[in-house]
Amino acid sequence: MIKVAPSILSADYVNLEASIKKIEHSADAIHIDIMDGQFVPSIAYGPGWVKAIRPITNLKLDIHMMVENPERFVKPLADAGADIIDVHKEATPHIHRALQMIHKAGCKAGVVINPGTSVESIRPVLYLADQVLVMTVNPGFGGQKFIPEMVNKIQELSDLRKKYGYKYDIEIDGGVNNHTVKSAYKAGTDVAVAGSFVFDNPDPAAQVRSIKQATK
Ligand SMILES: O=C(CO)[C@H](O)[C@H](O)COP(=O)(O)O
Repeated sequence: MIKVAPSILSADYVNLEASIKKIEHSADAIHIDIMDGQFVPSIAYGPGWVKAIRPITNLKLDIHMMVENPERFVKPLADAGADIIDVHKEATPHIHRALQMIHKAGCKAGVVINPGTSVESIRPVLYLADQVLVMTVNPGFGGQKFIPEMVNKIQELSDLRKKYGYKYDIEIDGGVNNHTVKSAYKAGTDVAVAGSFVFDNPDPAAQVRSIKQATK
């Protein structure tokens, strides 16, 4: 069964703790999007939020940095209590060093690729990655439509993992619901991030369970 990491980009910001409590017993991690208004047009969250969220839940905190020069935030995020830090291949010319920095800071390291970026381009760093996040929408906003063509990349990553014995989890993010998750899961996805499908519903926990149920 797939693991689910609800994205709090779609949660109730004024009652964030209540939103998190609603999914605490059905989810496997919390996905926190950090946006700088440069790498993507929106602005969201930051290390201060991660620090505030850390003591209110035992769930792992999976931090998706959508920022230019992500190296700047590795240490602040690790100090704030991040478990996994994901950096975009497109956001730095030094993706290898960024992943090394994350490990040095004591966190698991994720590499992220946009829909327009190939798996081939991250081949040299796959041996370092604890997670590969395949964007199934263009990053920056919740509520977009899943791009089915991205399933080929999941399959490619899954094949490479088998062939070379890599240890990374494959995560998807964008447009995930209890239908779109099916083909992605079959191709090898381990973790599904879902924002609007989970939180734009009066029963977020049931929404998380329905994603899991769809992959049983
Ligand atoms: O990184 C993201 C957008 O860039 C998100 O995690 C976003 O919250 C996904 O939302 P949805 O599930 O509604 O597509």
